Amino acid sequence: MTRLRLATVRPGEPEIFHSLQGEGISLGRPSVFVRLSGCNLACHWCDTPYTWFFEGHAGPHRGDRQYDRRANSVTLDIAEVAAAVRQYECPHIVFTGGEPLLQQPALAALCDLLGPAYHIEIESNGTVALTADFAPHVHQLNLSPKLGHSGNSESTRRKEDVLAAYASDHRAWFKFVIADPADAVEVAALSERFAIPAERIILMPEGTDSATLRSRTAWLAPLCLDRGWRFTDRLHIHLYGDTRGT
Ligand SMILES: Nc1nc2[nH]cc(C(=O)O)c2c(=O)[nH]1
Ligand code: SF4
Ligand SMILES: [Mg+2]
Repeated sequence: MTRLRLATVRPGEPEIFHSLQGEGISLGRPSVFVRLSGCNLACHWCDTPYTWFFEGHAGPHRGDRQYDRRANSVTLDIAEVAAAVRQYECPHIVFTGGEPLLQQPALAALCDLLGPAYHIEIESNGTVALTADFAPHVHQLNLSPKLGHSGNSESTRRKEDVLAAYASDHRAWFKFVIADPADAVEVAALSERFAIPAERIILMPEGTDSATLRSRTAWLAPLCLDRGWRFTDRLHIHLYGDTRGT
């Protein structure tokens, strides 16, 4: 039995859902999302704190509420996950979290079970290297390396070797969460240090409501145009708000 720890939409109900990819290079693509529980970072603005900010966790997180682990995570056998994924008859899968690459052995086994017909996309914070078992299953990596404003120490959010390897991986896109125009200075330094092509850099406004996204887009869009970077909105927030399972 190989098992995966998943986030929940409601207690006991795994967060596996069908939606349009709301962010990044595949924005608008119908996909099945599988949200895994657990993260190795603690971003104070994280929009999915229920995947890691459990009782007893030191945080920090901007919300003061910690989450009950039993109500907000569920462990399933990969056969159950595969059945839930298959019901949507959709060939694109997005593994997200949390940090999904913390559970690569089970993800590799799940992909073996699902077979080769699926396009596999990963949302990751870019601190965890792909393992030899899982790497061949992955078609696209949406990496979101965290900047200073995330509140994580530099040593936890920046793994030099890992990021360097991803920088030369043709499957990798670099999606930076931006809250302030000054964050772009850090992006420029990273792109230079790791030789990330401008074409692979995507800036996304931080925000979990349409009004915040729109007001940040007003200065972020021209900034992207000026630097030669891509811009991405957060489509699912405009469509559904900050809601689990969407
Ligand atoms: N529709 C939709 N698109 C997404 N792209 C990345 C997501 C994430 O939470 O990682 C996400 C999500 O939660 N929903
Ligand atoms: S890396 Fe992602 S899931 Fe983890 S705390 Fe930061 S924003 Fe949340
Ligand atoms: Mg999200």
